[in-house]
Amino acid sequence: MNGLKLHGISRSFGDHKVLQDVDFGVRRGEIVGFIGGNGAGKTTTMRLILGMLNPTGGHITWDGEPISTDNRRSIGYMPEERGLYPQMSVKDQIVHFALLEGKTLGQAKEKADELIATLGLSGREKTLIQDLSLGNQQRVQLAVSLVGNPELLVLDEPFSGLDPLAVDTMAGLIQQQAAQGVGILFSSHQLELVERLCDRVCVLDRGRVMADGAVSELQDTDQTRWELKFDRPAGEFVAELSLVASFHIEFKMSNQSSVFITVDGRDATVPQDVLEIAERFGRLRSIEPVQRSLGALLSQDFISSGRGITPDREAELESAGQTR
Ligand SMILES: Nc1ncnc2c1ncn2[C@@H]1O[C@H](COP(=O)(O)OP(=O)(O)OP(=O)(O)O)[C@@H](O)[C@H]1O
Repeated sequence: MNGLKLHGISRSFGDHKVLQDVDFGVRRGEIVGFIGGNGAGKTTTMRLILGMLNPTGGHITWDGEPISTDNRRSIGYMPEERGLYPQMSVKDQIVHFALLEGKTLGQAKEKADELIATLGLSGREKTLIQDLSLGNQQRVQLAVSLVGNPELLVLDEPFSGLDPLAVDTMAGLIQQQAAQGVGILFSSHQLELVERLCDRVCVLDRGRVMADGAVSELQDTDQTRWELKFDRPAGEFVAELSLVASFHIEFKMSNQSSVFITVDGRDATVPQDVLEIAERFGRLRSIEPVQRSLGALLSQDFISSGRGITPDREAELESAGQTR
């Protein structure tokens, strides 16, 4: 496989097994989303990729060969704990990191000018980092990770704290890099963003890869999900339905008037008894199949493996717009 590949990576700190048998890869030009709860091991994985930590087990390859120090020089990294100097100007900051990459002063200045233009920071060359908005600070942070013309970008929560406009800008910059053949691995807790941007997603759950694949592959399940929308709160409908529902029907209530029902089978229809109750309940506005969002899929996986994202949590995800 071209690009980066982790093979059975494990890492412990003392007795604490933080990563266990982690396998996944990032090809050139591919955007891979790295998701998982707090403490799942995302940052640790990134540090292992960068060579800042050594694995307890397993190995990492680059274009099929064991990863070398030279290969690692072609990885741009945006750490979670941002590493900018508040009292340095934008241009000096980028020049500083370009010098650390081994460029001459002339080359470093040239690179800084190029990145300032590419990342939309023109006019802010002399602004101090501490005087920039968070969105612009993140742009500088991205610029810094790009000074070495990386073949792979490893970005630890590049979207955290950004407003929607800044998120769009950062997303555009990441897509631009991928279009130029740079592989991207980024972690995020914003699932709808991961879904929108990524070619592939790797889901880490307490140090193990729970899912890895294209979003469409993860969505390709043997179940059909329906949304029944009513003109009024559907609490009574859910209560009545729960009396007749057979085990393979699952319902989630969100925003009071929508009920989601999951039925086994790819081309399944809404069961007749559900329709009868809906008719009796009245004011059914629509019945539509819905594609599962990443958020719903993950909560589903958690439910089916008995690890307890509750229907309440699902409702939270739904109302936060993480399901369609
Ligand atoms: N140097 C260390 N020594 C001991 N434990 C560590 C060390 N680094 C990380 N850990 C532990 O490893 C686990 C995974 O941490 P990590 O930062 O990789 O998770 P994460 O998925 O990035 O979490 P978050 O989403 O909160 O950033 C945590 O329990 C953390 O306390």
